[in-house]
Amino acid sequence: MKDADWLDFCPDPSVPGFVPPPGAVDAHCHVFGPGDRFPYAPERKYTPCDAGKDQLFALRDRLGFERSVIVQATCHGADNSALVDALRSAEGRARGVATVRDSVTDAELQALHEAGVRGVRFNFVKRLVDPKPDAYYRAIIERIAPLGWHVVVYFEAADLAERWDFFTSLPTTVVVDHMGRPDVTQPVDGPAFQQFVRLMAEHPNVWSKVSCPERLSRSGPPTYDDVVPFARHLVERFPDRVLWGTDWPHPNLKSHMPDDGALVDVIPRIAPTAELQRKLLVDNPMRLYWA
Ligand SMILES: O=C(O)/C=C(\C=C(/O)C(=O)O)C(=O)O
Repeated sequence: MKDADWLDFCPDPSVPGFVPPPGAVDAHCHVFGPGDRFPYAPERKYTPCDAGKDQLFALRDRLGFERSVIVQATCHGADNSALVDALRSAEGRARGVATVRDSVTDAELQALHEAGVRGVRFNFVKRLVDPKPDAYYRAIIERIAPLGWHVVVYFEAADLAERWDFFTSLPTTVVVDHMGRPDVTQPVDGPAFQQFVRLMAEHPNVWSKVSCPERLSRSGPPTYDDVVPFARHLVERFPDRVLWGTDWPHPNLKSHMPDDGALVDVIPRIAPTAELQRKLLVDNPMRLYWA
């Protein structure tokens, strides 16, 4: 049973005005359940609505995307079975980012790799996951190194300073979810966001998803004007190290549920040229997930 205050994903997203380039990748989305086939994790901190692979793939087609990167969400913990089922149904058009524990076996990692997993996710958002010591994550990084996987990290902007040494010590590509969740009431050239920009400027292995305006905006839908300058700054400064995703089915939103078509229409405002759009939506995700 989903949480009482859960907002379901938009049932009838608009067809976006912006047409993504051929081969475009939704590089951050999830599958939830269905719970009767893929039970939610006992340690979860929320219970979502079901949001299965068929609905994800139908949205992909409606929005004009070719491929998906499906990211394990915390409601499924380290049970990646719903993710793997979706990958196996996608006919090569989906790759995955899994959640594993430090006890994961080599056989389990190999099976995930064969299904299409190419990275692991470390979620440092305290309302989602209880914190663990750095050694826990370093043990996992050692295990995935032979597979050539990368690391996706999700954290609150306030935690960047505390985690800086850990993030900058990682030997893999490190992809930061949602720009490190900047406070968009502060200026782009203010100290807080410039600390995140410095992370990318000083560490060429660090990438960022320029997604989730709906999570960060104070000005709100449908255009999320206050988030655009932050995303555009990263796209123009680091055009070869940015990714974009819908974040469907948009877990834990409380203020509103975005129209996914409107999210796609934000893309040309954060990536204002065809070249930047191609890098963001095709070249970068293909290099990271389908090389
Ligand atoms: O889906 C997102 O990227 C954002 C959220 C949830 C998760 O990442 C998750 O449960 O794994 C959130 O901010 O609540």
